[in-house]
Order: sequence, then C-alpha cells, then structure tokens
Amino acid sequence: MVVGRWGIPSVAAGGGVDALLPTGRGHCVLVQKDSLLPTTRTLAAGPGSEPDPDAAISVRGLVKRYGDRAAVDGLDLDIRRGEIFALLGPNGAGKTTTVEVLEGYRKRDGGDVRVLGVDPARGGRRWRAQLGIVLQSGAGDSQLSVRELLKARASYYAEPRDPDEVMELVGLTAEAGARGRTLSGGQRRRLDVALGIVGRPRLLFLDEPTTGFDPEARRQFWALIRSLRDLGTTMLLTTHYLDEAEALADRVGVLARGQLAEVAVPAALGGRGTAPAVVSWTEDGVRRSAETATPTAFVRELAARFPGEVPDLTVARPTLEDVYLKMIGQVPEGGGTAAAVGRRGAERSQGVSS
Ligand SMILES: Nc1ncnc2c1ncn2[C@@H]1O[C@H](COP(=O)(O)OP(=O)(O)OP(=O)(O)O)[C@@H](O)[C@H]1O
Repeated sequence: MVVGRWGIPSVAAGGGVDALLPTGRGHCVLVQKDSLLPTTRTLAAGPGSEPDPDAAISVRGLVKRYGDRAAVDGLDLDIRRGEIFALLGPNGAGKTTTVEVLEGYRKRDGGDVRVLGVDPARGGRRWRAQLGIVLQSGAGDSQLSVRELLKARASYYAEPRDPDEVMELVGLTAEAGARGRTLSGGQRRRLDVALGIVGRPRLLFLDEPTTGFDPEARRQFWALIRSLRDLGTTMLLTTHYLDEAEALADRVGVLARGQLAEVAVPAALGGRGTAPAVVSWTEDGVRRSAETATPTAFVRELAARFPGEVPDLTVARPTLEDVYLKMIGQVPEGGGTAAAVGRRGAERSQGVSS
C-alpha cells in the first residue's frame, strides 16, 4: 500500500460595467463586456472584504508564485456549503495550484484562505478527514480488490461510509472482488471517486473526473455527483469539459492568468442570459440569419411569410463554450501542461510543496 499525502493510504501515490447579474443567494456579479481580466467579481468575495465564515471555501487575495512568476495572482472566491462549483480555465491558468493550496498540499505566498473554517496551512488530521480528493491519476494498478481498497481507506476515518453502500453508489458492486488493475478506465475512475467519498467528506475536490469516460459513463457519473450533492456534499470540480460544468455546476468560475475573470451561474456567464439570439432559416435556397433580442416575435413574423414550416429554422443563443472561449482567448499562457502535470505527479507523493 502506498502512503500518500497526510499519511492516508493512497492508491496512487478594463472596460465599463455593463450589467449587475444576480448569481443566487445574495451574490451579484459585475459584468464587463470588453475586457478579459477581470470581467466579473463576486461582490461577496471582493478584494479587502473579510472571509465569509459560512462559506465552505473562502479565499481573499490568494497569491502563489513559482520563482518570480505568479501562478495565482490575487484570487478572491467564496464557495457555499452544499454547492457544486466548477473551476474552469485554460492550461496553465492556475486551477491546480489553487486547488492544491485549498487542499493544504501547497504553500501560498499571500492571502487569506479558509477551508471548512480552517486555514489549510494549519489544518490537522481532523480537518483533513473532512476532505475528499479525487486526483487526475487514480486507483491504477492495485493488487487489492475494490472492496479491500475501500475497507482499508474507510478504516482511517472516524465515521466512514459503509464500503458496500459506496460501491452501490458508484456502481461497482459487481466489481467488488475485482483487483484494481483489472478494471476498465471508467471503472477505475469510479473507484477513485469511491475512495474519495468513503470517508464521508463534507468537501470533495474532483480534478477532471471524467477524462477518458465514454458518453454513457459520463452521464452515470454526473448522476452520482448529483446524488452526492443531494447528500449535502460541497464539491469543487475542475474540468475542461464545458458541457460537464453546465450540467453539474451551480456556479462556474473562469480562471485566467491566475485571476478569476468571472464567477456566475452557467446560464449567465459572459452575458449569456441577455445575449441576442441568432435566428437562422433557408429562403429561396439561401441560408439566412439574423440577430434579435426578441426571437419569438421575429419567428412569428418569419412564419407569416411561409405557407407551412419555416425551412431549416433554428434559434440559438451563445453556448457556455462560446462565451468561455471568447473570455479566455485561444492561446494558453505558459503552455507546458504535460510538464506541469508530470512535475506535480512526482511532487504529490511527497507531502506539502512550496
Ligand atoms: N511546481 C511548479 N513549479 C513551477 N511552475 C509551476 C509548478 N506548478 C505549476 N507551475 C506553473 O504555474 C502555472 C499554473 O499551473 P497550474 O498547473 O496551476 O495550471 P492549471 O490551470 O491547473 O493547468 P492545467 O489545466 O494544464 O492542469 C503554469 O504556468 C505552470 O507551468
């Protein structure tokens, strides 16, 4: 058995403000349309404000430098208890660094951070036992069976979930006796999640959890995440899949160059909620389209011009992907994801990193 972090057994080692949008539960976002950084801030997590004692995660002015380069550069963020928050951002934006600071795995250079009310830099075993972590590389080649792995992990917690219930929850009951190395990629990921939740965490970190899943496995995984939310688990999800963020997240935060460019509910990100619709149709053999703020009225007028169905009619608004790509630009800062991941993989088995 490999001993991972914390001694817990591991199976792997400026433009103008254009609008004020409510994001729910008393938070608002300031939307600026014509600048990349920062376009939006949660008012509740404004610079200089006090950390929110009721939040599951509360961050003010987080700074993390590697050499003279700031990977995280003054981050403010509140994640409410019980919500699923998706952290989005291009390669090298600072997502993993941020999450590692929150997990108590990486030292920060500045700022105030509270996770379940505790500074992660000082979090002890009791605090850590309330966290669940599902890393990118997981259960892999274990010689132990699924049930053995879960029982071993559960034994480290005061009030673990029943391993059989966890297997049921993640859909691994039929594989209870199978060794980790014989599982398919999707089953291994389920096992990663099972290991992450068997300690009954109040806060679950999910790092790109569905990479490599087939479409059906992703849908099943989403259902699992929703059922965990129903059980009251707060989740911080990092993902590059925009549809996943849209399907799961109560709110999304877009990180770019170490700062939060925007925090919003998925439907409001980048002004989606108020963006004009694009109506398209075919007329006289030609594809036509028009932007309109009143698509219903437009389509009604259009329909009056045609005796039957309007040919090839579609009405579209910007997708989450559209606004996200616009927000971040296309060129990843710093490149080098593979190098960063490899470096991290090596560091993660060795305790807290600077
Ligand atoms: N241990 C390290 N030493 C030096 N630089 C690092 C280290 N870890 C990360 N970086 C750099 O910090 C920046 C942020 O990296 P980070 O891994 O946090 O980004 P990310 O948003 O998680 O990226 P990805 O989506 O590719 O996983 C990058 O420029 C990266 O190269």
